[in-house]
Amino acid sequence: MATNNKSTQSARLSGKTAKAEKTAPHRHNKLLKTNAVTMQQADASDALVAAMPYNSNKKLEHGHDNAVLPPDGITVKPDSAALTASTHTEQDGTTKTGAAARPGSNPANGPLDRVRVDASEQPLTTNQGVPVADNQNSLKAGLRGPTLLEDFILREKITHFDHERIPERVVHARGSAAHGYFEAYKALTRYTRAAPFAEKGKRTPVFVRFSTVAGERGSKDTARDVRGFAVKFYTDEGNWDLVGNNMPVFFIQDAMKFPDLVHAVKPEPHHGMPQAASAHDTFWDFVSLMPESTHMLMWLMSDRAIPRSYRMMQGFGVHTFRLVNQQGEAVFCKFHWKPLLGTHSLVWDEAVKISGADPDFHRRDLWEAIESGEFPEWELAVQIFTEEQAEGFSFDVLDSTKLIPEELVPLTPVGRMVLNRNPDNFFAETEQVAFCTAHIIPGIDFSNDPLLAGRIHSYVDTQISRLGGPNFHEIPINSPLAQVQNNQRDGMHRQAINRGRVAYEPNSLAGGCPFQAGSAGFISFPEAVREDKVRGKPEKFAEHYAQATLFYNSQTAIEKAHIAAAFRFELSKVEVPAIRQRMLSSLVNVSQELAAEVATGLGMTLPQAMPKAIAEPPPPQVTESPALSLKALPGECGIRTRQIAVLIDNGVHYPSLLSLYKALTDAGAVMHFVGPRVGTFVSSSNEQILANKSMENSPSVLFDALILPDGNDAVQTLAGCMDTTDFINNQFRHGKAILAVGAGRQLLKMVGIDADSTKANGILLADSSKVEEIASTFIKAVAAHRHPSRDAKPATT
Ligand code: HEM
Repeated sequence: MATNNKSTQSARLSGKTAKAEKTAPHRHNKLLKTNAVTMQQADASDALVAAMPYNSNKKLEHGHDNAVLPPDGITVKPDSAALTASTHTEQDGTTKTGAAARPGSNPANGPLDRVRVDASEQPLTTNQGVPVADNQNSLKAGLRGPTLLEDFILREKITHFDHERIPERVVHARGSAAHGYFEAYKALTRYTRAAPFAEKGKRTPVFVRFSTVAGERGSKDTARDVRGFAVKFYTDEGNWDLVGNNMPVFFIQDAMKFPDLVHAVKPEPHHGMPQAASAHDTFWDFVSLMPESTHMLMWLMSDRAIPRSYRMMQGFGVHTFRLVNQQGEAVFCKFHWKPLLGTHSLVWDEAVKISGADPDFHRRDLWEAIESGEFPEWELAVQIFTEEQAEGFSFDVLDSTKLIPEELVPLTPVGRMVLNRNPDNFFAETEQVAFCTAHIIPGIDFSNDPLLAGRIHSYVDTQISRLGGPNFHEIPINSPLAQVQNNQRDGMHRQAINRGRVAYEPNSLAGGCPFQAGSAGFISFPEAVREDKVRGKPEKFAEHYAQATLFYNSQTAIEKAHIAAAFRFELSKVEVPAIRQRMLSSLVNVSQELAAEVATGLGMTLPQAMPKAIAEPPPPQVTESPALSLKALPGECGIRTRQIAVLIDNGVHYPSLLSLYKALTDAGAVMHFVGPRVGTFVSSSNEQILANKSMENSPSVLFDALILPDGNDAVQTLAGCMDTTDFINNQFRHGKAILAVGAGRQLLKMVGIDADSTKANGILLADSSKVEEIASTFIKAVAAHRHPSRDAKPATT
């Protein structure tokens, strides 16, 4: 027995398990490229493999170059001093944090390169750096005896595990993020001294987190909700956070109401339901009693609240900010992000089904696009206006429930943002990043928006508890590239080892360092304040409906129908009739047409309009603004990154498939062969085709378009499969482009789709010999995103 024990032990110690496992470096592109046997390559030989989600060698065609900031591939080994200490203190007593803290480090590499760790070829150690001999077995008194308390290795491992979770964000808990850069189109020095706009072509590293608001960290991506759009600029003069949303207005006007709003929308406190949904009594009770939320409700009930992708939605700073130039002159400003891929949304039935098929739909979409080199891009535009102009508007620019129509103040493009690197570690970066509206830099300043004022306090306050103390600015993702040097000391989780005895100013013992920067530093815009101290709101804040009406009237017919359907769905989930009634009476003030449609959908009669807070509001300057429709931004990238499903089975016609595959991948689409199961299928001419997806693991809602290829045998087998019917029906119902080739037409017939009917927009038919001719028409049909004439009525939009 004893001999056996020893031999088992020595086998363990000399065997593979005693060594650190050699893990391949984190280089997904490499892996993807290896897997990516393209159709052309496979043509001559055997398997047709389309395992790769994107054609990674393709780049967007509108002029990206390869220069990435930060460049990938820079990895700090664990033995580097930089691994643990990203902050140190100079002889003069000043603290340096970030890249600047390390001699020889190159800030151009990006904010995180100083701490990116690659553990390949390194032995496993404890947190004290002690090499671990056996990572499989706890220490026992005999093989079948009790585990010993002495086992410091087991205890350290379990203790760390026990404390791995931190509180989730109180709102915006679920999110996904990426690194990239912002590049200025031109110097904006006339208006601002902000570092990112200092000169044409200047690049500033950014980290961007997209999120839903109401759901918990593990909730679905496709909930009907506002999306967060938070950008951290690591500028030469410190971090600037533009913490925005994908809608340009907000529910409330004053921070005083934020906790009420969030309590109302979150799961109801007695039973913890519903998750990630506004369709319940407490939310509609609150908003129906708060007419100021009506404009935002129009956005929330619109398709904006169910985006197709984070890469296909706008972002807005929401509040009015100030730009301040070197001379101290200020203008007001609103920030807009416009996606190059266009603004596109899901339809509700699709969003609901996706949440079951892939709750990570948006996270996966963003990750895969960046991994494959399809870097999402947005243009930053500003609306610049003066205080005098603002006084003439029919609304107050300090009211976050109002937007400034582009007809009143046009958008000026000032730069572009490209996201070109996924985080290395979700927790370290995406979870620990701490955005804050208080993070502004010289050249940017606040306005007196009372909602913004509350936010300036709230973010840092919540992060002190979420991230465990006042030193979370030292967490690598949060630490600026600019030097940090001040006399702040100590506190929970302090990383900096401050040297010297001076931690105060003025001092003589450290030569008076660090000095305040004077006019080179941040100076608040010296706005004159002469009013009484009051709790209240300015007159124009009392008008709640004009812009809700403006939004509704600016939508296309189909968008209006979707808004009505969303109100109908949400209010149908409300159990207290008085709440429905109250909300309807508020909608009457927005649009009689909308209110009537919703009332009919709920089986109610139209109530009287809710009394308005202001009897004779100033007439709005703009009554229709086409830019408020999703259709206003079709995008410039055609079908790049669009996911196209091809249903296959044994006997599929190979040459026509190959031809389509080439045409569509050349246009940038991502092709997926979807079978009744995954694995290899054989074409009618004996080529092998690998289905990397099945109808079971990837239902049709995950794709933008569908091809039903030719091949009698394949079609016959597919026709016998119930999943095929669901697959095609959902594609049809959701208005997506469908191309049926040769015998593939029978599948359309089988599910009762008449390709010649007027409802058949975006449904194309072709013979196998003609697929090359139809390819460009199909590309246009996919680029149209959706063919809404197929929208079913009334309950299924
Ligand atoms: C008084 C009003 C508001 C308050 C008090 C407030 C408060 C908060 C808090 C406490 C968080 C969690 C922060 C964290 O744990 O790191 C948060 C996240 C966030 N808020 Fe607000 N918020 C307000 C309004 C808004 C508005 C108007 C917007 C959009 C313009 C917005 C956008 C965001 C975003 C994007 C995040 C997520 C940031 C991230 O990705 O980490 N919030 N908010």
